[in-house]
Amino acid sequence: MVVQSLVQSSIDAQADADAEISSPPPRRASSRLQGKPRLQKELLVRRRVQLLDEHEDGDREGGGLSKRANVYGRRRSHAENEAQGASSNGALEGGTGKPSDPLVEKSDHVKVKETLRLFNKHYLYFVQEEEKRCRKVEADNKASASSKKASKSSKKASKSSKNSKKEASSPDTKVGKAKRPDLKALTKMLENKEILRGTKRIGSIPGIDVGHQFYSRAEMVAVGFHSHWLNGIDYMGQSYSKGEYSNYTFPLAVAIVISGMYEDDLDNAEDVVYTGQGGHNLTGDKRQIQDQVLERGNLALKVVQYWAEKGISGFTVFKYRLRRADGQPALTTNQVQFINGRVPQSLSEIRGLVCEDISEGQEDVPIPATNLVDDPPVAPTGFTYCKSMQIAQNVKLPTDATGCNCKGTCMDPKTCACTMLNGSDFPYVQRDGGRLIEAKDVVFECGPKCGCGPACVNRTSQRGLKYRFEVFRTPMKGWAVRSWDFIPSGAPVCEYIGILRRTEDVDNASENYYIFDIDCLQTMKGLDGRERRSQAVCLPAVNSLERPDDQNVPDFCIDAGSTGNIARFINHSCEPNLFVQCVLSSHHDIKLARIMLFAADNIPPLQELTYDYGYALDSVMGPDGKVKQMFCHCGATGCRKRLF
Ligand SMILES: C[S@@+](CC[C@H](N)C(=O)[O-])C[C@H]1O[C@@H](n2cnc3c(N)ncnc32)[C@H](O)[C@@H]1O
Repeated sequence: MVVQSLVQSSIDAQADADAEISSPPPRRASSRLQGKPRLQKELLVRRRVQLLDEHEDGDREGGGLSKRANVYGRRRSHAENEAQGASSNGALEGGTGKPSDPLVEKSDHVKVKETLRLFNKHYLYFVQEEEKRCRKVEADNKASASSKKASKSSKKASKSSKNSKKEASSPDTKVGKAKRPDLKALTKMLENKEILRGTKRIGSIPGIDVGHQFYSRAEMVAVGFHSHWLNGIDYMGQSYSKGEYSNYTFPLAVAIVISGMYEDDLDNAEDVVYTGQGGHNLTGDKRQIQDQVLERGNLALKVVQYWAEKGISGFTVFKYRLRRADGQPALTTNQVQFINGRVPQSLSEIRGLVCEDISEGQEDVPIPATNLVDDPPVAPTGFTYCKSMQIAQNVKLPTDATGCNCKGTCMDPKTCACTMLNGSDFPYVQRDGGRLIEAKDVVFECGPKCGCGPACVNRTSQRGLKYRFEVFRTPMKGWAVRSWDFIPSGAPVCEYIGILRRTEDVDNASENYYIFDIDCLQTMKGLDGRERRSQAVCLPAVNSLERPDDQNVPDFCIDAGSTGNIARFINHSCEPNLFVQCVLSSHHDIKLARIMLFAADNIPPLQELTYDYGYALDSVMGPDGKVKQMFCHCGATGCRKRLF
């Protein structure tokens, strides 16, 4: 369900170029410009580590800089951004990537975002619980069916069959019985006091703008927009201290939901005719089955006009005419249209089309490119699209891992060898074609030597692109990527594809904006100030691969400069909607892990897809040895103003 909220503030797309930011010594970053010899970089890295040690000593002595005032500038790992996993340790500061600091007030937008991510994380855990329960019921039913056959000839078998049958039909194990993970997630958040705004208020909610799209009622409850997961009208008691009503408390609406459930609603965006609450068939066909009564929420609306009438199904319904207050920002009509499924039906409907499919048929879903910025409009050029990784001649891939012995699809986390490496459970849920529950140091997927097939849930990131992507031209950032489809949080978006190279081979290359360092090991070890993720994975290969003098510098990178896939067009944002996840599938060498981008949020159609490039400020040097700067045009409220 999608809800279009009532107010939206405009986004300031321009970064302030004059921002004064302290300058740490240069070093490499994940997705970075080249131009500095490796040796020089390593020396700088060591110096920086030395400085950090001195800094920490200073802290311990009580006379040093506080963590917040770290003048050396933390190197933000691309992998540490505001992904679900990160928020579990108290969440990250608004877009800065620093650990949460009680002294720094987070922006309202960041609080909303973090709360929604937390909700989605809880939600996916409960989805997993529910999926397990269903699998168990299925297995029990199968066992019951086969024992029923056998029971004809054995009394003992018959007894056991009865028992399993009893279990399968008990209320808790019935497949059909709904156990709503969204409501469980809400209960969990209530218990943990994680609901964002528990008290009702009249007026707009800070951090929620016009155009904000919720994907469930439960999400609205989580951020305190609406306090009930079922009722359309949320209201509070308002009492008057003076006058003839001084002894009364009146219901006053604080939020309403137009969800398309009421057959008598009329939503023209600017002018809404809203049907009161009550009397419709919640569990069946959702039609009106009873007269509505003028009570509770139906008494609470402050409206332009209201009246009672016989609705489509012949029952009395109350109607309320609501009009948008003057001075509000325009509704984002395009998004509403796409939500309603009015995506282009043919190529001729795509405005500014400059290329029908940049993948030239390689991807299952074509990727059109549009350009409404340049005159004359040009198409993206200067690269060759490639959907699978190319390996440089001097890079040798490790041998395939042994894998698991499961058949068909891996079902039991206690017996699947790959899943055991992920800690105690599958990293993914089956729902929506596979969603990652939370960001991890590394995800172990099934690989070529495993007994399972392509439909296995533990191969979620290996299935290629599944959304309808568009590459589009922006005025300030070159090309960018968006999806015409809704992308649920935790869904795999794409892999970063290019040429797998040794980093030393690209160090002296001319400027290349498309290089991605494979720095999973550095992130896992929390090196250089990186946030650490959920540690519940086992990584036998790490220790043997470590070289203590060089541990900050990734050995391999993916160069998508001349050859790459859609990921090369995804821009940076200081408040991104994707996160980077290292994945190991065919082998278990973390230094050569696959780099996957996953949805950090529920992403509405047409929202630009972005991830945090993870540069430390002043970490990039030009060929002249001078620190290079690039201004950020991500437009996020908490924009750091510079990419590097
Ligand atoms: C990996 S490419 C992304 C695709 C690129 N926009 C293009 O046209 O091919 C990285 C480059 O995009 C631009 N870019 C990405 N994010 C940006 C941002 N937030 N602000 C400004 N430029 C950005 C910078 O030029 C950066 O070096």
